[in-house]
Amino acid sequence: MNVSRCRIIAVGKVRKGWVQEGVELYLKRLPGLTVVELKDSSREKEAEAIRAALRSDELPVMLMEQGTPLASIPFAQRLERLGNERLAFVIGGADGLTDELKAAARWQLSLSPMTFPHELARLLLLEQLFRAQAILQGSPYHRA
Ligand SMILES: C[S@@+](CC[C@H](N)C(=O)[O-])C[C@H]1O[C@@H](n2cnc3c(N)ncnc32)[C@H](O)[C@@H]1O
Repeated sequence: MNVSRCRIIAVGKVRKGWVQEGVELYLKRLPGLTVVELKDSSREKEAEAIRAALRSDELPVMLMEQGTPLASIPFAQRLERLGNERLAFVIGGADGLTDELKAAARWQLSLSPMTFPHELARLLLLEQLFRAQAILQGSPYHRA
């Protein structure tokens, strides 16, 4: 797993200080990971901006509560299997992703069947990416 080949494309700013603190902590722990923040607007305009931000050489991973949940170890193993593939993890705004974007994704990832605010979804994803890296490196951060 190479985090410098991963990007997070997220709609909306992180406004809550206590979430921002966590986001910054995990970004420091994941050097090379890029976050692209898109302006929030209508869901359709956000979808256009997401499509424009996605690169043709990256696999989009749509974050959605109705997606497939994975425990941390299988998540890490899936990232490892994807090897050098470029990944773009996409987090919707307050109104979520359009059905078209959700349906077009080859990987629909759920963090839980519960719905989180987009800011928390970003923090949870960052923590799981850091945990995945720790699992693959055999670091004691992950205690099953
Ligand atoms: C407030 S949620 C939007 C909820 C909206 N009802 C929907 O159907 O997408 C904002 C964004 O956070 C992400 N998100 C929230 N909860 C999630 C979960 N349990 N698993 C994965 N992503 C989640 C999704 O990308 C979602 O578009």
